[in-house]
Amino acid sequence: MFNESEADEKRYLQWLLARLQRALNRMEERLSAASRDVLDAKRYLWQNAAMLDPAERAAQRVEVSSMIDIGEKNAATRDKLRKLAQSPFFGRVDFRTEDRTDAEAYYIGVHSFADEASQENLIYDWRTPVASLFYDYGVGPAAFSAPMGRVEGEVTRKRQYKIASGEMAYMIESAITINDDVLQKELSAASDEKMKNIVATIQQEQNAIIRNESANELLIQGAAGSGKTSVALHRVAFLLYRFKERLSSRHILILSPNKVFADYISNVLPELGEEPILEMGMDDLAAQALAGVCGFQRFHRQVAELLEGEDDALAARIAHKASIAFVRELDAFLAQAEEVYFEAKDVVVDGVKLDREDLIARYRALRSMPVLPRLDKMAAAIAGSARDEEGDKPSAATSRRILAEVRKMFKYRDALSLYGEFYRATGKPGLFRLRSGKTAEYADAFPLAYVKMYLEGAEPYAFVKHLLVDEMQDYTPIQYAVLAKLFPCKKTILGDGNQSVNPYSSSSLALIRQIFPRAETVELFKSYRSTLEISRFAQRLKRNDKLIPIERHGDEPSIVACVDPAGEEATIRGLIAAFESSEQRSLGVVCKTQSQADAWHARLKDAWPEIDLLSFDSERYRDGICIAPAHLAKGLEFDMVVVPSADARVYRTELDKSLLYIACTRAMHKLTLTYCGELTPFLAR
Ligand SMILES: Nc1ncnc2c1ncn2[C@@H]1O[C@H](COP(=O)(O)OP(=O)(O)OP(=O)(O)O)[C@@H](O)[C@H]1O
Repeated sequence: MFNESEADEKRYLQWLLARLQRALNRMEERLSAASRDVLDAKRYLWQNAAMLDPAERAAQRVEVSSMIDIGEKNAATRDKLRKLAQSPFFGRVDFRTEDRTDAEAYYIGVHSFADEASQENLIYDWRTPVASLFYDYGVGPAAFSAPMGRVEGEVTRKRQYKIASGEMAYMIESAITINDDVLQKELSAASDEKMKNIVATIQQEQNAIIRNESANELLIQGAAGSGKTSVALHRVAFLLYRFKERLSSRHILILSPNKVFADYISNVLPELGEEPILEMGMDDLAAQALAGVCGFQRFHRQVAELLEGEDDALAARIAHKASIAFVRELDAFLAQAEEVYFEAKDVVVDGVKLDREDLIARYRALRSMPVLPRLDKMAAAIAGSARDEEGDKPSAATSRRILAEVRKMFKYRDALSLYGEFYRATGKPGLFRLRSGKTAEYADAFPLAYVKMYLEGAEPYAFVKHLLVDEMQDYTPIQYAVLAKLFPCKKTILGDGNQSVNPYSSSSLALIRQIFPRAETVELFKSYRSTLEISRFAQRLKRNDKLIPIERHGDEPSIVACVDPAGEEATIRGLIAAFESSEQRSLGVVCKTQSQADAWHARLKDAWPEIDLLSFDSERYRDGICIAPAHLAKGLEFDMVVVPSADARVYRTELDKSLLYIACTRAMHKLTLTYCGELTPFLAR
């Protein structure tokens, strides 16, 4: 058997490392030769510019730019080789096809590597078809899908390795899919500043999502810490590999909840050897869609208003606009608006007769067009075919006047006034309010964008071939209706109904399924982030009977009763000091609101000036000590979490409960809650 013992494996590792080093040296040489060539070519161009004719200069420039392209590709290969030289592989699967008597060993790594001389594949990229055996099967009958069809056979051996800095830390023989010991080791490590890749321990159910090629829309509902975001990013890496001829990172967009989250996840794809993908927030999208219509309140302001005020009317306005029924009502209104607000008239413009019946016929014939461009097209057609008594076409001024007359025949020329009419016509004028400075409430931003698209037409983001939507529960049906128009591409949509930051407008998987009836849906029940004790504790806040916490143990979360605010501050200072003398790398002080986070920051920053206070304007996530409101901590994780003010005054509504759940589920290893007065009823036994 090939590389039978651990000693054989270690020898093989050294042999492989030597090959990698050789390839790396060659690549470095090639790169420095190429950079010399580029410099020489540029110098030549510069020194001989006067003597070269334009065609020669252009040819020389093309040559330089193609040399640079090749250089960039080689630099990317060098980076991959450098990574492999640290850790060439993490898995091995021996597979015997049905027609063979002996098995072949496949070593699985973050990238593929072939011996330059023999072209023999020594390491297989985790995304290759054969590597799926490693994630999907234990020892026994197995199969994988290859470009030439399904390959049946038997896995005869499986091994997992931890190799760091070229040294094999351990090797585990495992008969099952991914050995729990390896997963445990990965999960008990202290957090990193950025989200890390999970290629060595992808679970079977996660692999199925990553490698799903069939879904046009894939909806992933998963408990807190079930790996949704990690899986979605690995899925992107897989799709980029699988469809490399037609898909590049420039074609993929992620709609992320905020910039801190975008920064936190930004390393995963580069770690997997791919370029970062484009990122955008829903607010950015709304700003683009509403350009020229009106300003609008940002999402985090809506969250703050709901948390800090007791405005039932605001809650009612938000709730009304968060249902499927609202989208249907708006659709029905817009469908009839087309007829109701179009009033064709007989008019004569500078001698050109516009005939009512003819206008109606033209208007209806162009039904597939949005209303405003339709009117413009009608006017252009009328002006184009009109002739005066001398047989001359109308002048430009007359054409403009015809256009103005035709445009007047539709009563509403802008989204804001037509949207206002929607509320008047449906008898609910109180549900739409503009704030001062012509600013729409956040709940109106996407309905307004929808109405604008109805009037003017949508301009889809044609370059996007795959859209990733994280935190799907925070978006309403009307937002999805806008997304469907702007992104007619494949989509991966993920989230957790239990982690809503706005109970008046949160969307469950069932609701989103109604918007994308043909979507494939998957649910993830296993939670990897937190210890069993923390996961169980969080279940007191949001019960999920299907949740399977990972069997990883740690301290029981503690709830510390403090006599007064000064006592609570002293407790938190003690927890921070304990964190500093521990092995842990990140501590999150997660508060309910931004103003509480600001207040704690003000109280602690003298002693710990390096504390990072997260606000909606923050752009970066750093490890160390971080104070954040729960809605910004969503998606992040910390080795230790402290939740201050867990009292009955602060955490009392359903929304507060969601935020407390989010706060607690950010903890990987240790969780402490502090309070004065009466404990929140959500945690009282
Ligand atoms: N197969 C796996 N192997 C190792 N670690 C994993 C695996 N799956 C998930 N994790 C780890 O679990 C943690 C949670 O993952 P992730 O943030 O992707 O989950 P999530 O479902 O998006 O969480 P949330 O919704 O609570 O923000 C991360 O530290 C991630 O690295």
